[in-house]
Formats: sequence, structure tokens, C-alpha cells
Amino acid sequence: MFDRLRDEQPGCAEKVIAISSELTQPELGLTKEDQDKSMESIDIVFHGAATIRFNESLRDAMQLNVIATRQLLHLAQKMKKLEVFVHVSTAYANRDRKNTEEIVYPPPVDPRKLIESLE
Ligand SMILES: CCCCC/C=C\C/C=C\CCCCCCCC(=O)SCCNC(=O)CCNC(=O)[C@H](O)C(C)(C)COP(=O)(O)OP(=O)(O)OC[C@H]1O[C@@H](n2cnc3c(N)ncnc32)[C@H](O)[C@@H]1OP(=O)(O)O
Ligand SMILES: NC(=O)C1=CN([C@@H]2O[C@H](COP(=O)(O)OP(=O)(O)OC[C@H]3O[C@@H](n4cnc5c(N)ncnc54)[C@H](OP(=O)(O)O)[C@@H]3O)[C@@H](O)[C@H]2O)C=CC1
Repeated sequence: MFDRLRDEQPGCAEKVIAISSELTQPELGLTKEDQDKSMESIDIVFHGAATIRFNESLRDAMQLNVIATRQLLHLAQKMKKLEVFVHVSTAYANRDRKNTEEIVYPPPVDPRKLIESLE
């Protein structure tokens, strides 16, 4: 796949700009400059940063996988060119359902209440 990409789009690597982020920090630890740049130029967000540890504390799991995702959604709402926000979730969501449709199901617990209970 990457060989084909390099053949067909030789300059593609130049489009990749790494910026530093920390999901546990306010504003995801992004510098003001990186935030401003993101607001102007990003059209697609792929969000796959998470903890995948089964024995993570509930507080850390919530911070990394729920609160940080909400923060990123808030940032994405300010991105002027945003077309798509893709969140890589997990195979383990809604596993109590026999059939899972491509819809957003109401959460079993109000996430705001869960976040409040951790604070
Ligand atoms: C196309 C056909 C498809 C057919 C599909 C069929 C069936 C599908 C079935 C399932 C589908 C699953 C799809 C998965 C996608 C979901 C996406 C996810 O996010 S799943 C999350 C995955 N997470 C993990 O695998 C992490 C698991 N590990 C942990 O949570 C923790 O490590 C732990 C096991 C709880 C242990 O924690 P502890 O603090 O006690 O120890 P360490 O973390 O330091 O680890 C100790 C030791 O174990 C090694 N380790 C840890 N995890 C794994 C692992 N998953 N596999 C192998 N080894 C592991 C770790 O490296 C350490 O080793 P060492 O001591 O040598 O350093
Ligand atoms: N792998 C798979 O088969 C599947 C994965 N998923 C989902 O995709 C997501 C990612 O999984 P996977 O790629 O396997 O996990 P990894 O652990 O390999 O990657 C997690 C990523 O999140 C980043 N990250 C973790 N903590 C922080 C933090 N505090 N601040 C900033 N970045 C952080 C890590 O950055 P760094 O490396 O710099 O620490 C890393 O790039 C999860 O939500 C998982 O459930 C869903 C289906 C299948």
C-alpha cells in the first residue's frame, strides 16, 4: 500500500506534519500556534489516540478515551475547512445488542454525570 502511495503521490510525505499533543492536558496540550494552524488547514480528523489497557483506572480511561475525545470534538468544531471527523472506537461497544446498526445509541449512563462523578 505504501509503495503504491509513494509511486502515485511522490510528494505525499511532505503533507505529514507531526505536532505534539498530550490527551491528559487542557486543549490536548497543543500549542496556541498548532491550534491556530489546525483551525485554518485541517479538513479531515482521524482520531485514534486512546488507552487500550483493559486494567486502566476508570479515571484515566475516561480522561483519555472520553474527555479528550470531547475536547477534540470541540476543537474540530472550530476547524474552518473540516469535512469529516473519524473516530476509531472499539469492537467492544454495544456488545449487549444482538444486532448493531450504524447509529448512535443512547449511552447506558449520561457521560456528563460519569465525568462529574470523577471530578
Ligand atoms: C477477519 C476475521 C476477524 C475474525 C475475528 C474473530 C474474532 C474477533 C475477536 C475479537 C476481535 C477483537 C478486535 C479487537 C479490536 C478492538 C480494539 C481494542 O482496542 S482491543 C484492546 C486491546 N488491548 C490489548 O490487547 C491490551 C491488553 N493488555 C492489557 O490490558 C494489559 O497489558 C494487561 C493484560 C491487563 C496486563 O497489564 P499489567 O499492567 O499487569 O502488565 P503489562 O501491561 O506490563 O503486561 C505484562 C506482559 O504481558 C504482555 N502483554 C500485554 N498485553 C498483551 C497482549 N495483548 N498480547 C500479548 N502480550 C501482552 C506485555 O507485553 C508484558 O510482557 P513482558 O512482561 O514480556 O514485557
Ligand atoms: N488495533 C486495532 O486492531 C483496533 C483498534 N481500535 C481502536 O483504535 C484506537 C487506537 O488503538 P491502537 O492503535 O491499537 O492503540 P495503540 O496503543 O497502538 O495506539 C494508541 C495511540 O494513542 C496515543 N496516545 C495514548 N495516550 C496518549 C496521550 N495521553 N496523549 C496523546 N496520545 C496518546 C499513542 O501515542 P504514543 O505512541 O505517542 O504514546 C498511540 O499513538 C483505540 O481506541 C482502539 O480501541 C479499534 C479497532 C481495532
